[in-house]
Amino acid sequence: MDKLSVLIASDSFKGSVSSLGIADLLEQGIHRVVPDCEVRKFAIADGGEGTVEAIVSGVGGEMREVEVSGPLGDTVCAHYGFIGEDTAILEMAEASGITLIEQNSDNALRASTWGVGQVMLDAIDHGAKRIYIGLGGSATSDGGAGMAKALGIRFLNADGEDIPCGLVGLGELASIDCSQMTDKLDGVEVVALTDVTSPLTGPDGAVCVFGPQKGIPADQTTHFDAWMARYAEIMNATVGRAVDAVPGSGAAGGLGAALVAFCGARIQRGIETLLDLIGLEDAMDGVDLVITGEGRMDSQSAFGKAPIGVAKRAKRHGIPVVAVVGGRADDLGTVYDEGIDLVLSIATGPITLAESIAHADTLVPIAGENAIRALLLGSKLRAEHESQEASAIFSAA
Ligand SMILES: Nc1ncnc2c1ncn2[C@@H]1O[C@H](COP(=O)(O)OP(=O)(O)OP(=O)(O)O)[C@@H](O)[C@H]1O
Ligand SMILES: O=C(O)[C@H](O)CO
Repeated sequence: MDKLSVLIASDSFKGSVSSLGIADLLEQGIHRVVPDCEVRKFAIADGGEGTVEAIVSGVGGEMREVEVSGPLGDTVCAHYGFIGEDTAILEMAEASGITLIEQNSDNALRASTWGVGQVMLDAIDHGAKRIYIGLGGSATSDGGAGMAKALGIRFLNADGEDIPCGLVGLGELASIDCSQMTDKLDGVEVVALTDVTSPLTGPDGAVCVFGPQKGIPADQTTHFDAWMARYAEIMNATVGRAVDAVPGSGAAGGLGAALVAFCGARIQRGIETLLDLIGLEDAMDGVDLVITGEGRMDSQSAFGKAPIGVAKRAKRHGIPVVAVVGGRADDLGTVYDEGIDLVLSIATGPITLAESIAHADTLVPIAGENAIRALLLGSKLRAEHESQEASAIFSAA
């Protein structure tokens, strides 16, 4: 048999192991079973945390860092990348991410995307003519107003005064003044890479669906969604377009909407664009097995999340796909329908989430062993089946 080749492209296990960390651990397990197996490892992400690292490590590029305003106004150091001379890769979570502040209702209402605008300006000052910006994993629900403020746009109350930062300010918004917007964005293409297709407002929108994870009390989401709806109405009227209805406008607390409205951004599915940029499909040439994964897989995973994006591309090449996951729902029918052949949970026995996270270094390699054993088992069964067919043909002749 030719040397086996496995491609690993797993999303991170959020709060536990990074995307490349999972790939390294799976590789250890694979080599315990097949020491000379060729392993091709890729970092992936869906637009949220890890997007810059995945693209810059996959394509080759340079990292930069810049000090900007964090979600609550204190200074944070945001990392972003350049691939080529004029293409910057940003991740909004670097400036305004959920991991940067404590989740409570006060913080959720005050958190602003101002720092995201500052990172964009820094990228332009360093030559960016195209900006890919990953949206997801945000602490914010300001509809991207903070980002727009950093670009010079003014958000005013009925008395013509600037409103406060954060969702809290949108409650008193009366008008938006774009007359002093910087001209630095002229001729700059902005592409927003979203982790969700949510609209800006309503029961499926930024506040109702993602507000509670940021600290907005679940029983107050409808109240604050009405503020976002008001913002949407004024924003639409200002730019002459129904921005709030664009799929993905609700990503990253509504930053998607502001990028479309004020920066002319195109919204694309993060995982699909990332896989195109890193050329994952080309790397699948000659591969016997693709391993993907995520922290927890459920029926929602079928709706365009990272492992499904990987699986769909593997299927175009007829390659079997195993997903290694920290936890899973019982019913994964939709996931199997989308191209994943086998889901392996890393748990080896009754275990709490905390134990699973603490022992990921041991458990993930075991799942790697199991994945490669599943491939070997499949090959063995196929060989036996083929030899039975051959002997049936032989005896019939
Ligand atoms: N080592 C681990 N063992 C078991 N479960 C884990 C482990 N690490 C993470 N998880 C589970 O995965 C969940 C996070 O899911 P996941 O990594 O798929 O991210 P997500 O929040 O769904 O974001 P995304 O939309 O990017 O997939 C955690 O809340 C936890 O339940
Ligand atoms: O940041 C958020 O609000 C979620 O990740 C959806 O984009």
